[in-house]
Amino acid sequence: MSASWSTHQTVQDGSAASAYNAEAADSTSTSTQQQPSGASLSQNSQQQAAAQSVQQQLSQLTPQQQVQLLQQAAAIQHQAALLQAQAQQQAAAGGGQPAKYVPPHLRGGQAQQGQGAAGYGVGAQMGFPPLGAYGDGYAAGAANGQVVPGANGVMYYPNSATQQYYQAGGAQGQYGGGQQGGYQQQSQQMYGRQAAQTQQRSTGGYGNGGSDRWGGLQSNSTMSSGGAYNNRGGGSGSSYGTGYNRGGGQQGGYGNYSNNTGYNSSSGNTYSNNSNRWKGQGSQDFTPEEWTTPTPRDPVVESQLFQKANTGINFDKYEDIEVEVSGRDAPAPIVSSFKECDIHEIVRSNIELASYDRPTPVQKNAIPIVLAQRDLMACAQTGSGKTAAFLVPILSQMFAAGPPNIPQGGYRRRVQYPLAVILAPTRELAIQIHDESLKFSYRSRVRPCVVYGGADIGSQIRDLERGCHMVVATPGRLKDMVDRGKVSLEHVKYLVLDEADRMLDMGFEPQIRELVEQNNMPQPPMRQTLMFSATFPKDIQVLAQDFLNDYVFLAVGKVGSTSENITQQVLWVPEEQKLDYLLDLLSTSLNNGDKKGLILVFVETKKGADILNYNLQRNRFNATCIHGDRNQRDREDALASFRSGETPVLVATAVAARGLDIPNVTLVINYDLPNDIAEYVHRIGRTGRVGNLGQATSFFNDKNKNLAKDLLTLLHESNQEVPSFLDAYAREFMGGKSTGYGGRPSYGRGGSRGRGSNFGGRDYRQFNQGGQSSGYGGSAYGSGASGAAGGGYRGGSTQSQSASSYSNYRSSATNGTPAGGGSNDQWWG
Ligand SMILES: Nc1ncnc2c1ncn2[C@@H]1O[C@H](COP(=O)(O)OP(=O)(O)OP(=O)(O)O)[C@@H](O)[C@H]1O
Repeated sequence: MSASWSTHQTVQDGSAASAYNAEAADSTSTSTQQQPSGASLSQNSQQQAAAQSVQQQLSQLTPQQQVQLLQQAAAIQHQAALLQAQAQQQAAAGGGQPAKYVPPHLRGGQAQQGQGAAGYGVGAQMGFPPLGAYGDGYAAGAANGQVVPGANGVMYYPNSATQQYYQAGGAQGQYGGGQQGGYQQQSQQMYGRQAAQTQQRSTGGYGNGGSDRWGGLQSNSTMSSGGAYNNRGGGSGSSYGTGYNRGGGQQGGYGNYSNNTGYNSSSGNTYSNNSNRWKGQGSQDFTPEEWTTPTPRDPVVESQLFQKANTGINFDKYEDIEVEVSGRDAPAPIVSSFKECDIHEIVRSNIELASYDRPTPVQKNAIPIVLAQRDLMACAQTGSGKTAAFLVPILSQMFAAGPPNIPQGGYRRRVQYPLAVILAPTRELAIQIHDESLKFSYRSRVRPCVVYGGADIGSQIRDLERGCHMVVATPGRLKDMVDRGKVSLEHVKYLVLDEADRMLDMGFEPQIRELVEQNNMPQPPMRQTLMFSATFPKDIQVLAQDFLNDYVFLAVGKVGSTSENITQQVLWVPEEQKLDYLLDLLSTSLNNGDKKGLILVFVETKKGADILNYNLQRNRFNATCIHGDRNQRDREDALASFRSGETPVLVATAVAARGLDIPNVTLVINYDLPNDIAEYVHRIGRTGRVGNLGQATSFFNDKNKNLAKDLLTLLHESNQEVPSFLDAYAREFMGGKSTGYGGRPSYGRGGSRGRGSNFGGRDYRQFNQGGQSSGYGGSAYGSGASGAAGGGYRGGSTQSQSASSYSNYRSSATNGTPAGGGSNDQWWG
């Protein structure tokens, strides 16, 4: 409790910002911020006197006048906050103390969504105030907040010295939260009362935040409520989670004062299921009944979490995609509806809220497999719903199983024991998966967290400490959390590698191995391991064996293939003419009547991205860029402005190639083609998602000839036009042998699926064991078996796998026959 008090005093004497910074820099330093100096006390009494005088003047106004005045004050306050934010940014840019980057979901509000709503906390102090997005209730606390005793939770007054406006809230609360109260009459009483409650409960009053360091820090992640100083803590934290089950106020805050739905709602993505934290830090604080029963609905949170599904005209065509399943006793798929399988009611209602009318093929097949507690290697085309294919069954099982029995107490209370770990190769993808997990865990006690590099680790730790049952992470940052003793992997039941082939390639494999094999993570069969990607090279499949146990292999469509919803075009463009071509292409595409969409331009290098971005801007294109040398804040800003359409052109390196789900990307341009065909597949997969149509245009020249053969095969595979130069390059690459495609211009859409048997079976185990045909034998697809590219990987297909060992089935209409001999060591497996 003393920490709380000292925090407030620090704020009072006008040093909130520095105090905050100190806290942000070192999570153990708050207690050193001690009682106010004599000077600050006298300052304080002067200010209080001033406040009283203002209060008297206010009380002489009519309620209407008061409201008007308060609205004006709020507007000025808002402006002041923005100015302060800009100043902070400039200071950071000017080489001063760099502002810490705090992930959006851990800031005081969900500003990027434009819903900062009431109570945006001092997120600004975190050094990254998203401009223009503060909600109405932005508390002046961002500044050196002097807070005065509040009358009715509705008082602001200007501090001429700082040009900041402060507010009081709370009838009794010296530090009333009440920013909202500030000018929303409707809510002022509510918040005011909260403040009062707080005041009574914890000496620190307001913010509770401070009453316990831990409690105080919540705020960031939840919602600021609190007003003024909060972000650091304060009220916010409190406010928010308070919502449901905060138990005893032990962590500071509002204690049992619930019904703060107003607050809760304002939190954007970090919303209510956080509330479980308030009951205590561990899952065991819930009874099984509490854990499995949906918490109350919150319309505002719902509106923030769930948007209308973005399915396109070809969504129904997913039904025609061939599906291959192999592995012992693979569970049967869902036929048509999510209702067919045993999904927990909390998840089921969230699926409805997400307007997922019916499952996609990967969901139909993967969900029963995961529910049957089998390990899984799943390969399905980009944009076909793989994320929900693992989140839905994992969360469903977590809800059904009830709270885990994890011993906690003493130091262990601060260690988190997630039941599910989801690893992703990029920060932005981790963020996106976390957002999805919030959707499907809405109205539950399960609390997903996300940790990733490039962001302030202190705020991530504090967020974790609020409770974490599922962690979405990039491997390096998770390892860091484990090494710091913040996360233990001892109780992990579900391990997901999203973009698994990337996670297991040379870049990440050592880290993954370390996390999975050297950190007490349960080993199979105690742990269920799931791997998802659109591409699965054979060597990666082999490597994956180390992590999987008796797994089912699922391939929806052809492993590593692209969706036919994406029209692919390969143009021969000499290096020096690329920019001109691009400018033409962009002009045409961006002026394409009402078909305006977002355009993603991929380049190979970070420097190349900066240069191209600069060139586009010079040519008056509204562009931005994302790559690994930009700081995390800039990366996320770039992505946000692209998503919103503010900058409809995004120049990107591979960092944006995988997983990102951005509606309305209508064109992907490979300004520089990648060296690896899998990378190509993922890049172009940013368009043509969930049944929508998309276009991918690639500039090809001499530099790309190593890609020619794989690209040619892929284009044939996806029934795309094949330019004749590509066949020539492919032949050259193959030492003059025929490619098997003969430079034919096209296979025509919807026509025969002619392709070389290069795309024979997929599950490498069958290849190795000469297993039974899975139905993907090359000859099923027409031509090419005789071509040089021929040779399905299912070499010795004559030996059948015993039926009991492999229950292969295909849901496609096409029956394959085993491919001819030959090995396939290609990326598609
Ligand atoms: N059953 C469904 N009905 C409607 N929309 C869905 C369904 N399942 C998923 N979606 C939506 O489809 C989009 C793509 O899903 P997701 O990002 O999971 O694809 P993915 O297969 O993981 O793609 P990638 O390979 O690029 O990572 C998301 O916007 C998601 O909300």
